[in-house]
Amino acid sequence: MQDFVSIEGLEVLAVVGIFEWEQEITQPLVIDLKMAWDNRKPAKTGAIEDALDYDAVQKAVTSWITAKTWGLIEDVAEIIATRIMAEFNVSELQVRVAKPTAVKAARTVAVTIHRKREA
Ligand SMILES: Nc1nc2c(c(=O)[nH]1)N=C([C@H](O)[C@@H](O)CO)CN2
Repeated sequence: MQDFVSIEGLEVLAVVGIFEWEQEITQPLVIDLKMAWDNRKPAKTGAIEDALDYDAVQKAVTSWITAKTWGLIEDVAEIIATRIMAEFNVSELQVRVAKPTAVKAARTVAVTIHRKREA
């Protein structure tokens, strides 16, 4: 079984949506990340440099999302996956982006993607 570092329920206020009115407001997005990482080395050394620093990841994700406006949440998920893989040296991850206020009759709506670096 593989090791992971996870972030669950990261809430970020974003300008997001395909309708004009949605570009005038902020709405919450809730992000779940499951990132493959070998946790044996940081467990042995105790060094944050050997760990996938979830605090650094959550800060980066929040800054990427708030830096621009978005249409589909699929685009948000794809950018998060691409940038985490590139900037945090993660080889494989799952990203879920939920938009809980989008559909009144539903508790939440979401997209989930899984990306793996080509060998
Ligand atoms: N698969 C998706 N469907 C829809 C999205 C989306 O981002 N991905 N967005 C909308 C609207 O912006 C909606 O959230 C407004 O209520 C509709 N469908």
